[in-house]
Amino acid sequence: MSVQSHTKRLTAPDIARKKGGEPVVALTAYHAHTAKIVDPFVDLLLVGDSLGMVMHGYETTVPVPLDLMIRHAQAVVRGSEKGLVVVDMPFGSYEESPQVAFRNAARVLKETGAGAVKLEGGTHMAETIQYLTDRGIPVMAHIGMTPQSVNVFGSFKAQGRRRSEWAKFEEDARAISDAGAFAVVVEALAELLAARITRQIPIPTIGIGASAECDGQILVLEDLLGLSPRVPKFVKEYAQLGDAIRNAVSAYADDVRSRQFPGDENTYPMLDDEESEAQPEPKTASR
Ligand SMILES: Nc1nc(=O)c2c([nH]1)NC[C@@H]1CN(c3ccc(C(=O)N[C@@H](CCC(=O)O)C(=O)O)cc3)CN21
Ligand SMILES: CC(C)C(=O)C(=O)O
Ligand SMILES: [Mg+2]
Repeated sequence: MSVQSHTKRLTAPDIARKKGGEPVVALTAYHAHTAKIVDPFVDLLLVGDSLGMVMHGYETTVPVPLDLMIRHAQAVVRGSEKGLVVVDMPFGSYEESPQVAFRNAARVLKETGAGAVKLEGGTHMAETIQYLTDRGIPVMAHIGMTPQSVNVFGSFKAQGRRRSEWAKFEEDARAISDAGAFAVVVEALAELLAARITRQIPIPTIGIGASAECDGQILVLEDLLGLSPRVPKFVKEYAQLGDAIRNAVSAYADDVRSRQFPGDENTYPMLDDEESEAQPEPKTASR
């Protein structure tokens, strides 16, 4: 257990300063109650667009609307006090132009109180990252396997496992770093490539399926809790909450059916002075 002491919320520059130091600990959070539980242990809470898949049953992150991200981000900000809250810009909300990206990212910061946004893409998003950063919006980049491009990639699969693919990802890392991103998520990249990128850029690399060579790690909370029906190879399940929920709900259903629940301890009796007069109607009484 390592609860971090704190006085105020971490900022994007606080995260940037952790480059090369003790690893940055990050997790996704989609709600107030989980944010509150997670917050003491992490540096950064990501309101990821994976919430579309995890919470809302979409097959990919592509359909997620900006308004849904904002609703969840408001809850996470209310539930947390120490971690930097970063919000994923969903597919379609930033790619068109730096101006559209600014308008939507400004909405996110104004309406949620989050401290930064994250967007997917390398060289082709550098201009937008610079535009937002210059205008007061801290940007976390996201390179490697970028789930919003699943329709281009064809599936969610690891990248950079052949040396011939390295140059493209190294250019992406350099471009987003030069453009002013304060950190970068590096997703599903071969270990050797993640290590090279981490050495080559001056901002923290936050890995997901990108080895222990990164400056920090992030996972989807529900995945590490054992709540996701299928998890990628890079997930370690630290609990089996899916099993715990099944057991609890099954016991509840049995208790209701056998009238074991609610018991006397869950029931309101009449007040003492009324007890003697209290005559319940028989269960079969007709009206
Ligand atoms: N719950 C959850 N956890 C995640 O980590 C996550 C999401 N959702 N949604 C957005 C993206 C999608 N992610 C994924 C999803 C699946 C694989 C996966 O299973 N990959 C396999 C097979 C890929 C293939 O079809 O070839 C692999 O071995 O890489 C990886 C990353 C990571 N992100
Ligand atoms: C997995 C993380 C990096 C993410 O982008 C998400 O949860 O949407
Ligand atoms: Mg995402």
